[in-house]
Amino acid sequence: MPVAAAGTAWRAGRMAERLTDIVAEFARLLGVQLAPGWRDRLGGATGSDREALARMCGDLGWEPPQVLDRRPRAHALPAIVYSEDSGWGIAESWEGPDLLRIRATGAVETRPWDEGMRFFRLQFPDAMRRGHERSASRIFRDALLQRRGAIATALVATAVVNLIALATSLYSMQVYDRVIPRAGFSTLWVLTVGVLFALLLDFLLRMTRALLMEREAGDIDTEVSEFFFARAQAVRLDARPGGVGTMAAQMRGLEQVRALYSSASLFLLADLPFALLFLVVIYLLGGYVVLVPLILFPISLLLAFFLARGIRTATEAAQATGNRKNGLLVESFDAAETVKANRGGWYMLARWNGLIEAVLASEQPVRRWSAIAQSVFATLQQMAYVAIIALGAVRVAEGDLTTGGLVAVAIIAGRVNGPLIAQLPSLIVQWGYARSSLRVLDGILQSPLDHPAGSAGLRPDHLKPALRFDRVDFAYGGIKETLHIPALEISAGERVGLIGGIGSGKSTLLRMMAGLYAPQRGIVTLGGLDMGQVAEDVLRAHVAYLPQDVRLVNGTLRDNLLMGLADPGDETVLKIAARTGLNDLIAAHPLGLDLMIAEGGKGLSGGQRTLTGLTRMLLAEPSLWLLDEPTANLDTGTEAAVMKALAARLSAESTLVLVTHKMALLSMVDRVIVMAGGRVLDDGPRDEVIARLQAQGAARVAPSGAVQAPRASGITAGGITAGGAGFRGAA
Ligand SMILES: Nc1ncnc2c1ncn2[C@@H]1O[C@H](COP(=O)(O)OP(=O)(O)OP(=O)(O)O)[C@@H](O)[C@H]1O
Repeated sequence: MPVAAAGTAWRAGRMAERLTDIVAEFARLLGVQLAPGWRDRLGGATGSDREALARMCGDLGWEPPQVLDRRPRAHALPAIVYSEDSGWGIAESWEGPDLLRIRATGAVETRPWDEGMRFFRLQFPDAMRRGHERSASRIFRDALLQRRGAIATALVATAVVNLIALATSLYSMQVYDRVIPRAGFSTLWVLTVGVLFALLLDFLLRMTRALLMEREAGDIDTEVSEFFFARAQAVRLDARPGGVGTMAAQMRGLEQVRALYSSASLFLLADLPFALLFLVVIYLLGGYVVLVPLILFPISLLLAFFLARGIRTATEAAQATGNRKNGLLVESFDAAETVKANRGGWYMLARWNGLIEAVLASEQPVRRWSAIAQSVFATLQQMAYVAIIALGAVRVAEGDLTTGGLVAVAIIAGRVNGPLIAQLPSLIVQWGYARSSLRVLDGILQSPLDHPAGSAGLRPDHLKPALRFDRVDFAYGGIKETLHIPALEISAGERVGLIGGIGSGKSTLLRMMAGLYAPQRGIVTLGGLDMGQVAEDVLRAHVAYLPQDVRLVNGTLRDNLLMGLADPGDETVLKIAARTGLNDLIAAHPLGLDLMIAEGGKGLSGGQRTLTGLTRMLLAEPSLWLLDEPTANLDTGTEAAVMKALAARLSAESTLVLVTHKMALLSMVDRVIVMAGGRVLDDGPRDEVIARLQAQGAARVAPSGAVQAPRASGITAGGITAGGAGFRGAA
């Protein structure tokens, strides 16, 4: 980050124009992720005057900016700053008694504090703010109700459209009754021009209504999908449904709900009250002819009700199998390497075909029901037409109705029956799918979160990196006990190695220490506080976890390195990367830190991914470092460099817990915990534990130089030698 000379960069105009950039940078500094496309919601330019920030927050629907003291205290920074002569910027910190470090897009400068400066803090929106609501339909309903104005406009348009329909039917009546018998062409022209004008209005209203609802539906989409995405991300890892693909497919339910509320057939509901008005008009014109639509109308509604009931279970089954099908699709692409290498294509194809058949089988009843309904409704419609003409003919013959009146009645009756009956089946099917999607989305809402929705979480001033497990039990999916830890304490500043055989529970224990899994029984505390209650951002600022298999996400290497961190500037990133060895990758690529990582984190080798994770961890500088086999993918030279960098970055108070199968890494720790079958088998100073393991009699040095703990008595099949794997390394 270039440091500009005072006053050159932070000038009115250049910086002030870019208030949105400053807000984006402020969010980045605080590690807040703003909703994608938030700038688009601003519409026009925000301006650069003193009220611009408040206006921007208002336009975005954010809380108004909080005005800080004229001379904010050190802990209140960073803050957004405004001054009449210099415009907007970010006051990062105090550099001296009267000197501020101010950042604006792309440059940092030091500048003396003055009386005219105003400091603001932003309350960024929390995508989860609706977390207290427990039903998806309520969330959609509320989003719709927030747009009462637009809905009212659409309803008014609907009313006028319906009245225009009435006008066209009366036009026919006038033509038959007055124009044709008297050859009154001047009347015909007047009527025709009038009705054409009405039809033009009808066209404009329908178009406005459709565009208006489409725009509102788009807004609801952005808002509701942001909420559900944030919510799905916050679901605790151990509470997620089995397949990643299935969960992704469940989120697609949002589209089905959206298809319903933005579909044209929804206007049918708005048309329903007008059906009553039309019945009154039919009665006034045709007397008892009204009996036909009057009888048909409830029959149609009754049929619609039975159709809705008939397809309910079928749509649910179709939805569930459809989700599994999409899940398989995601899985087959994600695991393409394994599938190809093992010639698993046929296996996947067989599963795919099976699921397609299941989807077809479950969709068949829905299709059958809606086909039957459509035919029944079409026949009903035609029968109604015939009945109206027949009854109307009797009335005409009796002299109670004119021919024009009969034509008008037939048109108006068609208006009641036609679109309503023709579109009702498809609306019901759409509703069936939307309802089962809502139920699936309800499932996501009811899944436990990392932190209870709506709770702000504890925000202690200081969080000691000391862990305590008290009578902790954990089982994946609540089925088979995976961990049983009656008591375990790790004090601040300790360096602990976690060893044990394959599947002994080391990674599970480490994830629990990271607060990613919550115990089903017992409590895990960090710095004396229940981990589940510490605010997410506070927890993540203190605890860093490096998984066994580091996955990257689509974005640049820089994005991946700085995800969730305040940007310390490229210089610092490169300095830390030089310590882990990641700089070789950065230097070798023409794009450097802007190297693009493909979707699914593809594009880097396993070792490079680990180095990226390690570099990110060093940049984060947490107080609790949790590493799961951090050097498993590294060569010995890089391993030594990484260990050195790690040791140099660990402060005296920070705690390290290291899962490893390698003896070399144990030189970094003072204490060793041996896991077996989900329990702590041994725990104590490193050398003593290793000596005890060896003293158990059968420890042997494998020809490769690997140290293997014995399959000694007391060590179960799930113990440290399970499957022949102990901890090994260049001891
Ligand atoms: N996501 C999961 N769902 C269900 N069971 C799981 C899951 N992850 C792990 N397990 C099971 O929990 C047990 C402990 O697994 P864990 O990954 O903690 O072992 P580990 O000691 O880290 O093994 P390794 O040395 O192979 O990494 C194993 O029996 C494993 O099969």
